[in-house]
Amino acid sequence: MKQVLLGCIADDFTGATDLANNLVRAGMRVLQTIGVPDSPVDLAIDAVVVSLKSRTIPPGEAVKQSLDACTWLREQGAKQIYFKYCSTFDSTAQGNIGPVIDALMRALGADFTIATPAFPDVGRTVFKGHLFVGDVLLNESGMQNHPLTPMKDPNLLRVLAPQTSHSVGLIDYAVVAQGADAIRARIAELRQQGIGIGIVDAISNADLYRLAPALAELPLVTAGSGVAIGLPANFSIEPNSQAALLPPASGPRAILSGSCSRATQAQVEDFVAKGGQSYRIDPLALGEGLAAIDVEVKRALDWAHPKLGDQPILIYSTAAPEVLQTVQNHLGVEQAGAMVETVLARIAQDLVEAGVGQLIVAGGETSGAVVQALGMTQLQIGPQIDPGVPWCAGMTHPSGKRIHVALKSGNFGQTDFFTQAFNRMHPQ
Ligand SMILES: Nc1ncnc2c1ncn2[C@@H]1O[C@H](COP(=O)(O)OP(=O)(O)OP(=O)(O)O)[C@@H](O)[C@H]1O
Ligand SMILES: O=C(O)[C@@H](O)C(=O)CO
Repeated sequence: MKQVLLGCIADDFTGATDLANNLVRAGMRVLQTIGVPDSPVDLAIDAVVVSLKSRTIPPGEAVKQSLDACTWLREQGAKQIYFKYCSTFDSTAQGNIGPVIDALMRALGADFTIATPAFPDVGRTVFKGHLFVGDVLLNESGMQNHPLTPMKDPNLLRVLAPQTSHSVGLIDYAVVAQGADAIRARIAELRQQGIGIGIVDAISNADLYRLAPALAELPLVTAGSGVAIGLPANFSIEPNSQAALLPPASGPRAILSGSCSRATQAQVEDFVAKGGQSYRIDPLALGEGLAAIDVEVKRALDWAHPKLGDQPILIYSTAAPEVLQTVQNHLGVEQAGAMVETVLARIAQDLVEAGVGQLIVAGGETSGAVVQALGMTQLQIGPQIDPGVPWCAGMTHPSGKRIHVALKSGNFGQTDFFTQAFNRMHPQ
């Protein structure tokens, strides 16, 4: 068995590739698994990121899955556990961030951990315990209208407190700016006061690099993916351009988008406006039941097959908020989401059978549905396309085809992401 240094648990699939990407860029050899593996790691790697789909499931279930992942990671020798959540701290009053942190602290015998979603590369910064998305507070960023985890309070201490049995304190900017020794002293002070979780301010990558050495002794780190940029150095690992190499990509290129986030809407519009070949799925035209799904899958594939060639194709259900609202009023939020995910996942299976070897999927839930339908259990992380989104490679199951995939979080990526991504298969 090979020994893993850092064991990571991510609460969604795109978030897992985001974290893996930052670790790889900092020099770690990283394996991303889909769910908790049932056998030991047999590759020489430094970190494993276990991808869960636990962000919005009932808290008890999220705790169970996270503990299973933690147990497996410790069996692989992990010296430190990293719980990765969203850079917009997506959670409800019940969780799942707080309950998972509490359970992991108990399992690891930890009396203290930090929490910070700061990821300055994508505009997520924390100041005085308040989370900013770009230039605005979290609750003005659009996240206040999120259908599952509406974020209406930018004060992370207030958001986390009702979810956890620990007292929550602040490691504020004035301390972070002074460096690792000052942060260590503040951690000791919080511990002495019986505070179990310290929200950390960070407004730049320099802050995250100052923070990292002070975390070396903690059994558990909880954060967005930003903190990962500094952690590999704690294990004497340095940035290494070989860490992000993938086997060469081949085969036709396709994009499947089920994300309705603002950034994805602009990316779809941009691709279509530039003359990209595209097909729109309209959930209202689907009708009801499995037969309707079959009809739409066939229609989309009849459109797609003759077009598979040199140019990428885009199949999307991405829609503006008012259209989405109409669909959700008509079909119900869960029913609409599940139908669209099923349609896109079935299309993905067929396209890969037809030879597609380079696939972009937009949206966390959508990516989960597609990757599971393709039977992929492990992803190797390659070069970054845009912050938070790397190319990955993995095997489909049972067909055993090696394909390249990019799993894009809804709000990540430049406007021209869909046209540029295929040009970024190689480290820049
Ligand atoms: N036109 C549509 N009508 C109704 N539901 C849709 C439509 N298009 C997509 N959906 C559903 O909306 C949900 C979008 O969630 P998903 O996580 O894939 O994207 P996201 O929220 O933008 O991404 P992320 O979680 O990475 O931020 C999915 O369940 C998808 O099936
Ligand atoms: O942290 C982020 O914003 C992303 O990795 C993510 O988790 C989106 O679902």
